[in-house]
Amino acid sequence: MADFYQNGLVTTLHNLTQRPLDELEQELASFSRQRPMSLVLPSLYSELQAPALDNIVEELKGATYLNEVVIGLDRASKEEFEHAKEYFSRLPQHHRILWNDGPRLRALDQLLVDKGLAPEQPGKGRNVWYCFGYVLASGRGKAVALHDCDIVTYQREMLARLIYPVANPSFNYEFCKGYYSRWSDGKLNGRVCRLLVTPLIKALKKICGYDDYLEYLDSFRYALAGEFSMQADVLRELRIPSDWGLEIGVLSEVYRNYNTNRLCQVDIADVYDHKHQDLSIDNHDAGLAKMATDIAKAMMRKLATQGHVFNSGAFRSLKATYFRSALDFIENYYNDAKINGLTLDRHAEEEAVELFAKCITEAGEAFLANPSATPFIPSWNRITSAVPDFLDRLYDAVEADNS
Ligand SMILES: O=C(O)[C@H](O)COP(=O)(O)O
Repeated sequence: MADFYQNGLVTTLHNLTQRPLDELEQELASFSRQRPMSLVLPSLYSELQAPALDNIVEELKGATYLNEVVIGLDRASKEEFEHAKEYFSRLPQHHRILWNDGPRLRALDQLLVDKGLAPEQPGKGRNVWYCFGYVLASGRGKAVALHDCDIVTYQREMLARLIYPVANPSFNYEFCKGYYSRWSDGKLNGRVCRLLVTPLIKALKKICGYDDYLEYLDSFRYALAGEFSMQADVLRELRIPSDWGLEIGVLSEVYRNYNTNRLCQVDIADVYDHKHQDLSIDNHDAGLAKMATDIAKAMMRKLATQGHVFNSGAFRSLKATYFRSALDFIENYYNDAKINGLTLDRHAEEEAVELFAKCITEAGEAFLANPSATPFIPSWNRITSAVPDFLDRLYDAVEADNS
């Protein structure tokens, strides 16, 4: 059973009573008149082959309160896009697929490339960004949720709980982050969140002293959750990082744009599991090593904009402080796993911490070499200022592809 502790700068909405789904969905259906809802699903074509997405689509068939489902499809050929249209046709809601590699959307991307405004890297950030553009263009959703397509434990209650805080017209939240405990098959998961993000925030607090932004980040129970929801207007101002700093970057952006009493987090699931990536110990440009480096860079860049000064000495002590803190956390996680009858491989955990410590050093070196480098894709407000009819053109291109 969940506690009701409010432990940070943002409100936490717990799951105290395991309220029946049909009750929640009835409420959502009544909210939808004032706050029509859109769901964004960033997907790789390869995910259509996996059972996780098949289950997600089956579950979503029951989420009839949704006004729109927007699927961002990456790495798909023409035949694969045609297959995707058939695959998603079982959704009863109005839905559209963004064929990101198709000629129409590529031509639009080229227009932005020519103006120096296009996302610089392929990947989830770029995919999500174009989907957000489409949501703004279609105007079908006032409340928008987003979740990953590799969740193997998906139940549509997750979506209902995730979108509720921004769909309820009597709440005043602009943005809501999902949280859950990540464990499966008898073991604790969530290696980057547990072993990099939490101890790194603690270490940064020691190095930087009191900082409101670090307090804010520390308030989130699962800062790396790919599940969040927001008012559609938030999408206009949001700058999305195109690298693995996406989740932390979005948290930083809403912190910059809103007072913390307009932000919240919600318990969306008792159990959560997804596709796991390798640590990638030997190649730091891939897997969790790349994720860890991008996240550390995202935090450093944000703190620099808050006036904190980093030099190589500061990074050396950050690494040492992080390392000590992360080792202490392994002990905590081990005990937590034990009392819950789960296992925790201490060797694998320490190996991850050693790798993440190296990633912090590499992130620091990259930051010092180019402090002003930023992976942010421009906001949609900037795009529409540079190309006023861009959203209309995006809308028309997606309609033509889906017709
Ligand atoms: O959330 C995380 O920490 C990363 O996505 C890695 O998750 P995993 O350890 O469950 O694979």
